[in-house]
Order: sequence, then structure tokens, then C-alpha cells
Amino acid sequence: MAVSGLLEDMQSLPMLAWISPALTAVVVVLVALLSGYNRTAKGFNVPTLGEDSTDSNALKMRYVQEADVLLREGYEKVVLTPDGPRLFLPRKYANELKPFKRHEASGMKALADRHLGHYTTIDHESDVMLGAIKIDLNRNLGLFVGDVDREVKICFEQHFPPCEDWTPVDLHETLLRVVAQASARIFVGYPMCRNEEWLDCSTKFALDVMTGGEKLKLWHPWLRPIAQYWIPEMRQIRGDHQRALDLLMPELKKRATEAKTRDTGPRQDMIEWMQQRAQKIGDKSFDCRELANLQMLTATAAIHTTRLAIIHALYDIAAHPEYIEPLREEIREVTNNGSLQKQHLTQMKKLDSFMKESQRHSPPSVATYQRKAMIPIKLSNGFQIPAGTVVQCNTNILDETPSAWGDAHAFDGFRFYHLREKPEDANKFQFASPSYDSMQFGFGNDACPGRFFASNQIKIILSYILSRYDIKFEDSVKGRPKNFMFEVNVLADPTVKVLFRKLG
Ligand code: HEM
Repeated sequence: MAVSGLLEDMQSLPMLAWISPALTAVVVVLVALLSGYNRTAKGFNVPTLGEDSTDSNALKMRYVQEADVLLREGYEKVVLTPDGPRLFLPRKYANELKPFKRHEASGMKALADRHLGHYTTIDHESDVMLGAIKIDLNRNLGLFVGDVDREVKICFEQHFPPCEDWTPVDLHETLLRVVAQASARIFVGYPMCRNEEWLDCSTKFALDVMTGGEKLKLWHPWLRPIAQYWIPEMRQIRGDHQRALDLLMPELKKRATEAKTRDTGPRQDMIEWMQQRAQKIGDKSFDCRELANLQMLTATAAIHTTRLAIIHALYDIAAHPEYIEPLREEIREVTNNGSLQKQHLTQMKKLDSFMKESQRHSPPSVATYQRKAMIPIKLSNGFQIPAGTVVQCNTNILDETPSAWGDAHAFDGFRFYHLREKPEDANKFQFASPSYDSMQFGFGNDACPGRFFASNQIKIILSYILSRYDIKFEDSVKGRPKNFMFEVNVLADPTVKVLFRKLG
């Protein structure tokens, strides 16, 4: 999600400057008194990493900065994290947890816990939202390829520098705008997708959730009900919901009027699908406010993850320029230099493979399979997991790559393209195909329902860039810049500059 923005924000945080000195003193005493609150994990028959350590804060800081290392050290142990104790497991246990239903082992609840969802409002499961993404969005994806491509073009023309010569581009900022507008074309339709205020609101909400949640975590759980009112981002979250509703209302009224007179069928976009789905399942709590909230949540799940995947891919392209020409050639071949269509995206197999290899090396997180046990769960190794425990599986296992995939540690952009050459494997190993060996979109029934949409969006944006620009790092950068960790999230180094030059 919005972790890269969050990290920048956190780094510039004058810690605790937003509360009065008197209150700070009270809080420091309370926190000192209570700091042992999550030292031990109660009710577990599982060892805790650093049980004997006198410095649990150092352990928590390690989780923030090197969760990838800690995940391995803490295999089959409980690890103390800033989010409370977590059980770290090797990936094989994802297979054991997979059969549990979402009300027994919940990915959403694990995510909500991580971002204090009860306070940040993201602890909100909705069958309307899941149905609209899983069924309606995925069924209708093909309808939007041309529209999204157009939106991307408009965005680049308006927000990208001319790049007549090599020009550094702030990818984090520019791509946020491109992905937000391209996604909004399907989420809220035209003309809302070009509404500056809407785009600002739908991208800022995620940042407020992330930053607000991180700041609130600095407070002891007992103090959080009060502390939330001191944290600007926490107050802003409530404002974001209201602003989303205010911005959406004129569009909803216009549609309601239109529906009375219109003789064509309903529109196709996420507003319409959510409304229809709520009607279909008889959700009485669904109203305009809920629709606005669900739009914010969908944008939060979609925009920052997709942007990060594109940035990682562009870093890999700049680090391995030998892939540029073959990728360009494939795009030319499948589109025949015409406008982009649904089947072209399926035919871009080299690009699909490159995206998957990029994600294999730079996954969104090193623990994309997380579940909160909602009931007591017993594992085959004898562990009794009490209800309420969050389990994180290490899904970033280059060493465990199947031998048939070739050199596990090499960057082989066309690895999956070649694997798909066998007729029986032609539909396997795609970017949007999760498997036990490829858990970047999660695993099982609750794997990311937006992955097909993300795959299309990324292909549309990358093929736009590849067909129009040359790309390289600034000369001082040697090789692929190392990613860095914020908790389990794998971030592309935002200090690195990528240069673009328009093709002649
Ligand atoms: C490259 C982009 C993306 C990545 C890497 C990504 C990754 C993930 C991961 C790892 C999960 C957890 C799956 C699990 O626990 O098994 C997830 C869940 C989810 N994602 Fe994505 N995602 C992306 C894009 C999107 C988009 C575009 C949407 C919406 C259109 C979306 C909506 C969701 C939702 C709603 C869930 C929760 C599913 C549930 O609770 O059943 N994601 N995503």
C-alpha cells in the first residue's frame, strides 16, 4: 500500500511535536510503566524470539528495518513487533491455513490489525465491495482497455515532462497520478475520473490511514481511544470520508435522474456494480455514504500497490536495458501499431513474464500471506494458535524456487515466458496466477481479487512508456538499486532518479 509515501512522511516527523509538553510527560510515564504489555505472548505453546532480551524495543525496531531477516530467524517462533506479538511461519504452513474459511482465518482482519483498522476505519469487510471486484470488475475488464489507455495518454500529456532530452522524473509522484486516474476510469467512470479533488481524496485517504495508524501505534493501546484525536491524520481520515461523499453526491444525483429517462442499459463502472450488488444481496445498510467509503477502500487497495509494482518494474528495466528492445518489439507486433485492445494484453507474454520476474525479486511484501486466527487453530507441528493471533508466512523465498525455473537468484525477465512455451503450461506462470511458489498476490480463496485488473493496468502503463520513451538511471547508479524494508513492505528506493527521453 502507501508505505513509500508513509516512510517519507515518517522520516520527516518531528516525533511527538504534535502534542503538548505536559501531555507528553504524562504519556512518557504511562508508556514506561506499561511498556511490557506485549513482551510475552500469552496462551502460546510456541517459543518467543528474544524472550530473554531486556530490550524489547530493539527487537521491535529490527522488525521495522529488517523484517525479511527476522522472518527467517523467527521461523516457528513468536516475534514481538510494533503491532504486538506475531507468529512467523515458513511458507509451507500457508498450505495448512488455506482450507480455513475467512471467518476462521482472516487476511482482512490481519491487515486491519496491522493498520489499527478499528481506528483508521479500514476494518470494514463488505460483500458488496468484494463481489463488485471479484465478479463484476473481473467479468468486465475487457471493456475498459481502450478507455484506460486513453486516460493514461491524457495523464502523460498533462503531467509528464516533455523529455526531449534525458530528464529525471519523479516516478513516485507522477505514477501515483497516472494510476489513480486510470483506476478511477473504472471505479467512478467518466467524468469523475478527471476530477482533481476526487483523485486527491482517493490517493490521500490511504496515506492518512497508513501515517495515522503508525502514529497511533506509538501510543499504548489503552491510550489510543483518546490519542486518536491528537493525531492530525487520524482526524483527517474522518474528513476524507465526508469529502468523498460530498464529491460523489452530485454524480449519484445525476445518475439517479439519468436512470429515469435513459433508454440505454446501466453504465458499467464500480459505482454501478456496487449499487446493483447491494440491491441483489439485499444489503440494507448500503447507502451513498457506504458507497463513498467503499470507493475509498477500493482505491486504497488498488492504487499504491499497482504504482509500486510499476516502479519496481521500471527500475528493473533501467537496470537491465537489454530487455527494452524485445519488449518494444512484442508491443509493436501485437498491436500492429494500432490502438490497444483487450486481446493485445493477453498476447503480451514477454511483458507479462518480465512483470512477474520483477515481482518475484521485489514483492510488495515479504509476508503476503497473513491470517488472523479467529478460532483456535492447531498446526501439524503441534502449535496451538490461540484465537486473535496474527500469523505471517514468509512468502519471499528465492532459495525455495522450483529447480525447473532455472537460476533462482538471477534476474531472468523471460523466465516465465519460456516456462509457458510447453503447450501444457501455456496458461500457467502468468503475472496474475498465484500459486504455492508465487504468492505475491497471496494464496487460496482470498488471494487478491484485483490482480487481473492490476495486471491489465500495469501492462497498459508499461507498454505506453516503453513505446514512447527510452529509460535509464542517472549515471551514478550502478546496477539495480537495493530495495529497502519498512516492516514487511519492500520499497523501491525513492532517492534514485530514473531518466526518460522521448523516442525520435
Ligand atoms: C500489483 C498490485 C497489487 C498487489 C501486489 C496486491 C496484493 C494483494 C495481496 C498480497 C493481498 C492479500 C491476499 C491474501 O491474503 O491471500 C491482496 C488482497 C486484496 N486486494 Fe490486492 N493487490 C494489488 C492490486 C489490487 C487491486 C487493483 C485491487 C482492487 C481493484 C485490489 C483489491 C484487493 C482486496 C479487496 C483484497 C482483500 C481480499 C479479501 O479479503 O478477500 N488489489 N492484494
